[in-house]
Amino acid sequence: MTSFLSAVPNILEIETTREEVKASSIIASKRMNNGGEENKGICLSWKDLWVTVSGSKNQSKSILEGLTGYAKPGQVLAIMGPSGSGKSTLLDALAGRLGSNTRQSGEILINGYKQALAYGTSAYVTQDDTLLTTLTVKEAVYYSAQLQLPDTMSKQEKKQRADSTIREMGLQDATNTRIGGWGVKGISGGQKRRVSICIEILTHPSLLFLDEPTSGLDSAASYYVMKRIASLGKKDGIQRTIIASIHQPSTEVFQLFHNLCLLSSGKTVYFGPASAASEFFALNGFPCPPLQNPSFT
Ligand SMILES: Nc1ncnc2c1ncn2[C@@H]1O[C@H](COP(=O)(O)OP(=O)(O)OP(=O)(O)O)[C@@H](O)[C@H]1O
Repeated sequence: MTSFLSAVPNILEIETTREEVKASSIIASKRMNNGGEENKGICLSWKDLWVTVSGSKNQSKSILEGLTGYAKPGQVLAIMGPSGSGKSTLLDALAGRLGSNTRQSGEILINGYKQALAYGTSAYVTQDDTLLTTLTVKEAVYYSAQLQLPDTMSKQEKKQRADSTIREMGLQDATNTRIGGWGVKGISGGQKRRVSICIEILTHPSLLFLDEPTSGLDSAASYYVMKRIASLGKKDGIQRTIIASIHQPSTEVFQLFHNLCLLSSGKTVYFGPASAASEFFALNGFPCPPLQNPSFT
């Protein structure tokens, strides 16, 4: 994959998608202005995004180099690329979580405007599960619901939200199982990932960032977790925008993505519909060998 990526420097210009971004931004911003229905969707777009870090001897190094793209409500955007290509950095830049030693330039627009995300509209699921190992699934999600949900909701409503979110993530059979951790066996790795996601989606965020949600999982567990994530795109009348960085997904998982952003050394190699990626690379002289998964080649 690495040799292939290095052989295809920055092939795709994203001009073709700009009109599409503009159109969906207008639709999404109209929805936002319609009686304050902010949950109808967030269209996130970025243009000429650069991220640099200051290293030793005052030398700066570019990690992302002029990236352009978008993520639309109700869709899953997968960020792929080899290790060190800048996937997590792109996710952090879009979520406004870059570290203090980094510098960022370029535009990040929400529904076509430069604006900050309101509290509770976005959530970020990190690569590591930071869960209290002594709690059961139900306790972890209930406590989070009590702490995160607004005071305007009654205790009962918060419990109901926690229960429905547990069901949404397919964790109903593990509600009374201890999360567990080092030395004390508890729920499985895939279930832990789903508990982490469960906690982050309690507030019904319209924009969901996930940093390698399937890391450390086998292919069946990865598919189950990603299928749950993809199903969040359109649920309960909410059009969620989902952006996930992911390593070598299986063919089944790959088919769950609407759009693909493929990075190599901080540059965009491909941005567009995931279903059109194979054809694009074949046209550029890199056909996917028969019976092989395009994300591995
Ligand atoms: N704050 C930072 N300071 C210095 N270098 C950084 C910083 N953040 C990222 N980098 C460097 O930028 C490059 C991209 O890192 P990033 O974590 O975004 O890659 P990635 O594609 O997510 O990798 P992986 O798949 O291994 O998690 C790496 O070479 C990394 O060392």
